[in-house]
Order: sequence, then structure tokens, then C-alpha cells
Amino acid sequence: MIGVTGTATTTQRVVTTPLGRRRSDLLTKLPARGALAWVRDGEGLVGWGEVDRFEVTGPGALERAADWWAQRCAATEVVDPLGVPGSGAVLFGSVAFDPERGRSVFVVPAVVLGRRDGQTWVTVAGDDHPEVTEFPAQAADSSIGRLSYADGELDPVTWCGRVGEAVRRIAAGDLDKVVLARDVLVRADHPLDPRRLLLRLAARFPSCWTFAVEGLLGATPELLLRRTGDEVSSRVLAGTAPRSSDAAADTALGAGLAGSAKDHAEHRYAVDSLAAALRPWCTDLAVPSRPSVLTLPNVRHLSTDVRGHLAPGAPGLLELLAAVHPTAAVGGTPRGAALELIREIEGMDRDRYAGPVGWLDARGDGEFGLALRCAQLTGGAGGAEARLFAGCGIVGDSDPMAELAETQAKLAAVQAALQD
Ligand SMILES: C=C(O[C@@H]1C=C(C(=O)O)C=C[C@H]1O)C(=O)O
Repeated sequence: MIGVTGTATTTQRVVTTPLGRRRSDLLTKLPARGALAWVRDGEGLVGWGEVDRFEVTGPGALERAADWWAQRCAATEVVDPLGVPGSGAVLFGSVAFDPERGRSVFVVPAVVLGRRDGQTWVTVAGDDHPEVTEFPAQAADSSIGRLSYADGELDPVTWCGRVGEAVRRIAAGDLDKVVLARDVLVRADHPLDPRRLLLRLAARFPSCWTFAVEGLLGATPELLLRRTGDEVSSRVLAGTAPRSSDAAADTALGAGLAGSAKDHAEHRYAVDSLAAALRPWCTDLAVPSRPSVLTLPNVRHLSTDVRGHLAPGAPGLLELLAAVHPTAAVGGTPRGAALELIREIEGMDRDRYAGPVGWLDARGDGEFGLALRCAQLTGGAGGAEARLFAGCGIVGDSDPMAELAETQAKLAAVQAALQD
């Protein structure tokens, strides 16, 4: 199926105004509806309002989105005295895990508030733009009341059975690694205000990228691809250990991850898949031979930062995403066999979970993470329901109960932010 919806491109004006070095929390400026965000450690972009959108499903979805954005930028008059990544015309995007089958959404906000290297700016899009330089902080609702949880598509016991099946397929030589995920449903007494969730996630996970696009909100530790001029970089994660509130036990868990042959194997598949897909477009690509350990409040991951330079004539960021996604951090190895097994046994529609999420500007600079540690707010605007997701890499010696515990530790990131 090929599906495309988008409004007709009309000539637009986009004006960026520098706001100096004022420090205020970007996320507190968001209105409750239509929140768009990509924020890390107080810097990044937030947006709201909508001057245009592009939704796409089917073969070549990301290439079609790239064409649409190129046409739109060509028809846009940009006033941008800053000229830094994220200033001028900006597009937020949330791509389906499977862009051929799922719906990917791209939104051009009416207002973008940005900060980079301490410099703040506002960008206003549209022909009829007001002079906006002051932003009142918006109030986030304080209580959501009681939360009740329900199983998503599979209950935990059935899901563990599917992990066991994946281990058998790996033992039979069908594939080396597959990432299996599950979903959990949550209902609150009162509407879930996205700003409340975003603020809490950003406060607890400052080293993660706190994101929001089209009701999908989260704080991801994994950067799929950043492009700044001809530089590309990625933070690949795979291999996870829980945390412990007991200091000695926690140190032992970290050391266990650093020395775990199983986790290193799981990690290597993910790094190799990213590097193999990116290398053809690069003049150089630096891939560390050993991962480091990334410590988050709820889990630790093996982590590798990959950096390179794009060759002249390399495609744009959206086309590069199409080439690298899904890496074995969220798909598996070999990719085709893993995706087939996911479709066969995972039992749920990932929708935009584990898909690329982020932003792109008119120069082609941008950042896309993987939509992990996230909630899809459902039930319409002001809704009180959400779907949470978590997955883990399965290899030959994976233990289903340990994998279930890993999903619980990952889900805890959003659960803690939801709780009163
Ligand atoms: C799939 C998820 O996370 C991915 C899987 C990991 C693993 O298997 O160890 C680690 C980080 C992510 O690449 C998730 O958080 O839902």
C-alpha cells in the first residue's frame, strides 16, 4: 500500500529571531496540545502549532518525505540570522518501525523555540506571523490520579513463551539475534498532560533525548543518526543490565555487563549493522572496537559512539535513515530473517515505537533517535490512556525470565514519570 497525505505546498515565510542567552526550560513553554520536542540536557528544540504535515506509508516512504521536504523548503523564504543546526525552517518527524506498513508522520510547527550552545532563538513559520519574543511558561496539570495497568497484546507468560521460541529458532540456525518487544496499557483517572511526562522524563534522564511527536513521548538513550554538515554520528546501544539500590550489588551488576560475552555479542550485531549500512556513504567512519558502559537511573547499556564524514553526493538524512533502519538494536541479524520472525511471533503492531524520531532543518542537518522508553498517548486529545513499549535483544543464550525483567526495568522509565 502507498499512502500519502500532506497539504499543498504554498509559499511560506519562516523567520528566526535570536533571543540571546536567556536560560529557561524549553519544555515548560509547550502548550498541552500538539507538543513537539527534542531536548537533551536543557538544549534542543520544542515546537507547537502546525503549518503543514506529511503522512506517508509504503515503499520508499522516507525518500518521499525527503522529496516533500525539499519541495517545501524550495518554496519557503527563510530569514535566519543564526544559521545553526535547528534554526530556520524545521521539520519534526516520527517514523514507523516498518515504514512500508506503518504510518510515518512529519509536522512543520508554527513556532519553534530552540537552544544550542547557550544561544536561544524562536522561529515562526507561516505567512501571517506575529512578532513573538516572549514565552509564558505553560502550566502542566499536577495530578493524573490513580493509574491502572493492563496487558497489551500478549500477557507476560505468553511473551516469555515467544522469547523461548526465538531462542529455539536461533539454536536451529535460522538467525543470530532478534529483538522482541511487548506493550503494556495504562489508564489514568485524569487526562495525561504530555508536558508533565516530558518534564519528569527530562529531569530524570538529562543525558537522554526527551522527545514528543504526534502523541509519542519518551526519553531515548539511543541516537540513530545525527547529521551536522558532512559529519554523521550515532550512539548504538545493545546489551542491558538492571540497576540495584544496593551500592555493592549495583557495582557488581555494572561489572557483570562490562564482562558479559552474551551482551557483547548482542552489542556487536547492532554496531556492525549500523556501520555496514552507513559506511558506503562515508569517506571515513570511526567505530570503536569495544563499547563503554552507559549508566542510566533504571538500567545500564553497552554503548558505542560511531562518527564519520559523508562523501560528496551522499543522500540526505531521511534517505540515510532509510538505509540504516532498523539496525540490529531494534531488529536483528540477519535483518530480513529477524523482521520476518518479529512479524510472526511478536504479536503486536509496533506502530512508531522503535522507529526513528527527531528533527531535520532546511540545510539538511538534524538528529533522529530511536523511539524507545516511550508512551503513545491514545484516546484522543486530553485522553487518559497510553500504550507503553519495551523490547530486548534475544540471542542463543537468552533466558526468557531475564528478558521479561529487562522489559520491566525499561518500562519503569516511563512508569515512574507517570506516577503521582
Ligand atoms: C528495544 C529497546 O532497547 C534496545 C535494546 C537493548 C538491549 O536489547 O539490550 C538496549 C537498548 C536498545 O537498543 C527498548 O528499550 O524497548
